[in-house]
Amino acid sequence: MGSDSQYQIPTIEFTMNSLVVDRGTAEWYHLCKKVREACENYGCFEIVYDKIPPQTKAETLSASRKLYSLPLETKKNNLTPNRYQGYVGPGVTAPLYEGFGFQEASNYESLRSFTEEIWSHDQFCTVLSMMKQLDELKDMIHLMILDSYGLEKSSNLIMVSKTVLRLHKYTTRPSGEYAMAASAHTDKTFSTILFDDQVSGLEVQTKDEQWVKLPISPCSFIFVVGDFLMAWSSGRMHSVKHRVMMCGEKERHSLISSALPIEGSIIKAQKELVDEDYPQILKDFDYTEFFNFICSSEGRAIDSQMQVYAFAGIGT
Ligand SMILES: O=C(O)CCC(=O)C(=O)O
Ligand SMILES: [Fe+2]
Repeated sequence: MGSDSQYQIPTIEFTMNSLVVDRGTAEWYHLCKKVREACENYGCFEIVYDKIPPQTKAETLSASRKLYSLPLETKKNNLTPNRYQGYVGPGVTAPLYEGFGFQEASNYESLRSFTEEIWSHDQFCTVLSMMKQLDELKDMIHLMILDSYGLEKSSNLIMVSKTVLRLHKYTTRPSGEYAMAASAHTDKTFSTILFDDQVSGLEVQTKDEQWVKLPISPCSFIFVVGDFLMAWSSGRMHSVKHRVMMCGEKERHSLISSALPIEGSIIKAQKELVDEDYPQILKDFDYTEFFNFICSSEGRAIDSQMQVYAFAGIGT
């Protein structure tokens, strides 16, 4: 359990006012370096970002609570076979978890039609504004990653992503005991930005395999490196394993904004990032085929962090 209270992931403050003005300045490159080091050494970092006030986060999660307060039958009307779309109810493997997903969240129309009858106009606008701002933040961090490797001109692969928004709710066991609510995994994304309602639950695994709690302050967001950024960077960036553990009485709400490859994308290491220290560890692979693999019974039997190596590892 989260035992190492000394462990701290890096905290990075984004104070610049405008990306257009600031890109290329000394301050920009200083931040790029911090972002790169955090992604390589920890696989995640805390973002302090004053453009999105705590109040907007609280209002977004309040809209989320409204979705969950609907009767189960109504929520179930939004069940879809698609992993990232619609409602996911508590199941045998994850009894404490419920989720709502909005595919192609960057195509805001899908969100509107989905929530039209549930949210007021103001609530819809709050969530929409949150999504847009998190998209901007993600674009900025992805640019920083490119710039940190000196790839400003040569590569824009990680820009080609779609955003999936998920609203999560975790309950606790009636006994209040410490229990798994989301099993340990690495994200099948380029990257993820998330925040919660300050009910703790998120834990990350350190490189020496200790689980540590990751409290998220009202002013912060967490950036998490996914498997595809790890593959893109030829293993330089660390796709960190994480999980959600609940205890006590309070339920927890979180918002997850994930940058996923578009259908048919080929995930490959940038040739500029492959060298003696970071030789090619994965074959180029088709995102959709990988996705099908992790959903298959063969793929599901493999530890989440190892799935990408089992599918595309060189020499496996
Ligand atoms: O809800 C959270 O805090 C984390 C969820 C998560 O890791 C995920 O959806 O990939
Ligand atoms: Fe995750």
